[in-house]
Amino acid sequence: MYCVKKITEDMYWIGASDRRLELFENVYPIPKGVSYNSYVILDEKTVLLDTVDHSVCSQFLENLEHVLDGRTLDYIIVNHMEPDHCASLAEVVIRYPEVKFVGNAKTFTMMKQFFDFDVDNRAVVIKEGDTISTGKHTLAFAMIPMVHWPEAMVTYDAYDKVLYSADAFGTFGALNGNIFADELNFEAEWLEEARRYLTNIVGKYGAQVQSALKKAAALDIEMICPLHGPVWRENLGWFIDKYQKWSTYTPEDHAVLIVYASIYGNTESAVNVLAGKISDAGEKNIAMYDVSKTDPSYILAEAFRCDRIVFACPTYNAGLFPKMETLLSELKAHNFQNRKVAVIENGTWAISAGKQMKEILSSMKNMEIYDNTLTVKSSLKRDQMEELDGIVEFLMK
Ligand SMILES: Cc1cc2nc3c(=O)[nH]c(=O)nc-3n(C[C@H](O)[C@H](O)[C@H](O)COP(=O)(O)O)c2cc1C
Repeated sequence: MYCVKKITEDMYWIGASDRRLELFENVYPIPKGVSYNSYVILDEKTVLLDTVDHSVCSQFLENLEHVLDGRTLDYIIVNHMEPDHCASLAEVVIRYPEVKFVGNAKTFTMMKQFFDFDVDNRAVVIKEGDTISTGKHTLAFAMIPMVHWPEAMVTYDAYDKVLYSADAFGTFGALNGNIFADELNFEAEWLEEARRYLTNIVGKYGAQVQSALKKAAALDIEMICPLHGPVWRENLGWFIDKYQKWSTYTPEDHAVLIVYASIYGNTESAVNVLAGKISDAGEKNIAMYDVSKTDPSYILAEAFRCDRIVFACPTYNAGLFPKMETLLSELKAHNFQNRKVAVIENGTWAISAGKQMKEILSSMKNMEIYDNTLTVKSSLKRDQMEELDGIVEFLMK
């Protein structure tokens, strides 16, 4: 059965959600699922904006057929060539062979790489600032390279004042009936997943997100239609402000994040004592994660949220405990910067974890690193309380 949502007078959401998939991009856990959004404008010409992942293709095709109601499909605007949005293109071409694709030069290079159907005879190649008219709607295109693929672009509909934003302003999470963000308790129930989506998938490209936001600021936008998650028609500024912070590596919260690895529990015990002391010093916002238990994508998103971080790790075969090493290299790969950090190391015979963590942290931009690494020799001792107090003072000042 078709399952669509009317968004404006002549524009429909025809996407679908996947609640079965374990790992998005085969790497990020998505316990709340994910939606693949696709939109149709019914004007003098009919326009499809992006398609969906293969996993929800049959639902999408049923939706498309229902909304077109016997009309043919004139255009497909391909804002993003990543397969979670374009995998269903071939199925659409089979059903609507006369359709024209609208995209930029890079879109079509990629389309030919992914598909074997005839691209050239269907391609309408546009560039920055070009428009197409579909009747009463005029659609304008702006390139947003590396948000988060080189060919990515957005489409602005001046008639409805809608920005079709590709992966920008997307979030993990299946759509459960409500299509608009203002119908949800977004801050309590969705923000964490929106942050995890943006920081992990696009986080490396802060400068490119900033360029995209500058372009968006020049437009009169009343609605944002992303390719994942709910549609925004209220409180756009609040969500755009989150993007400002994430893309400039500015912490969202005055909060302490404690991330630790521990094999036998002694490093964990030391950070528990530290956390209690941080609390005694008046801190109300403390988050703590065991790198062996929590997927790095969650911890990375928390690192983007918090302004102060403690990393604690045992030495492991003369290196770092592997899951801590993974987390730190993920942070580095995501261009993580601008934080206040302290380091706790542990080891039983040749302790080097602190030096190695600091090497990675000091290669990131604008990190204020506490000089005095706390060295735990197998287990924390009473005479080390002052050293812990030193970390607390550094974090709280
Ligand atoms: C596989 C393995 C390799 C280790 N390699 C080192 C090492 O190279 N140098 C060292 O000082 N300790 C090493 N250790 C010991 C731990 O770092 C040490 O016992 C530490 O106190 C463990 O902290 P935890 O109680 O939080 O797990 C190793 C332990 C394991 C299991």
